[in-house]
Amino acid sequence: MMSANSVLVLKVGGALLQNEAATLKLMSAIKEMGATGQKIVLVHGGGCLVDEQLAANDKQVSKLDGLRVTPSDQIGIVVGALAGTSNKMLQAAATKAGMVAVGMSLGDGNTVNATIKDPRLGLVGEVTPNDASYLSFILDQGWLPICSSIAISAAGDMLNVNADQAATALAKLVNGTLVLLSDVSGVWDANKQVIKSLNKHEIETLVAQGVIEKGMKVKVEAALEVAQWMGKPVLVASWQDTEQLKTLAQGGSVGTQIQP
Ligand SMILES: Nc1ncnc2c1ncn2[C@@H]1O[C@H](COP(=O)(O)OP(=O)(O)O)[C@@H](O)[C@H]1O
Ligand SMILES: CC(=O)N[C@@H](CCC(=O)OP(=O)(O)O)C(=O)O
Repeated sequence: MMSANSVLVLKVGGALLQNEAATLKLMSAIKEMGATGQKIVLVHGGGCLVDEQLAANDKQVSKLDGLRVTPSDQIGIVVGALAGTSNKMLQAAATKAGMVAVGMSLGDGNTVNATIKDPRLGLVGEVTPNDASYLSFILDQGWLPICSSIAISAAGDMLNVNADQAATALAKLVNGTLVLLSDVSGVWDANKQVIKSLNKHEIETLVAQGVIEKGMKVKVEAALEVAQWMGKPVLVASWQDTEQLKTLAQGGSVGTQIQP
């Protein structure tokens, strides 16, 4: 499914960061893909690290429809966990795997436009693609951009963006192929069997039935939006599954295909 010269936008969920072996495996798969000339943008979450840091600071965790409510007294902790610890852990793993990595955030280089999504969510951002110059520069050097989902609004607010939605904006920006890697092998049906392919109607039905919920609902809806925008499928697969990574590295299709 990967078209020639298309940039691969690979998003990994935060649970990866709690698994050193899986992180190293992912980095070697990325290195293998890069060696064939494939340009890759790595986007990451870190929701579990944010949870840990909020708890350590006696802050309450609250989510609305899969998105973290982020009051102003929590944004510093969120930024530290995502743009700091998570981003640098991945940069360190990429460096260890022998790649040149640039740790960045959505807020860098005019890459996206960011606004407050919904006042009920506090400092949560909605982002749209803006300027690909910075990413293109990094990719043209043969380096690996590793992007956290912290954005900055025109008014100068630091904003917490769901990382699947961050990956969506970057995939649109570079007209890339989007792959969302999570801790599950794909989207499950009611019997927890991975569904090979899903279209808009099937997604709406499964969401209405409560079979697709929480973080997966956000993910699948982000994937559908990009699939429709680009007229090509988006993959939801696992970073845990070495076979899936191998197939992916060879340009194959794995997990669940979200159809336009
Ligand atoms: N139908 C479904 N198929 C797969 N996972 C689902 C489904 N519904 C809810 N989930 C949950 O969504 C989680 C993945 O979303 P999330 O935790 O946000 O991932 P990530 O941090 O990788 O972005 C899975 O671990 C699972 O618990
Ligand atoms: C607004 C919002 O929900 N932001 C997310 C950003 C991190 C994220 O999305 O991490 P995963 O990919 O690991 O889930 C959060 O604070 O958890």
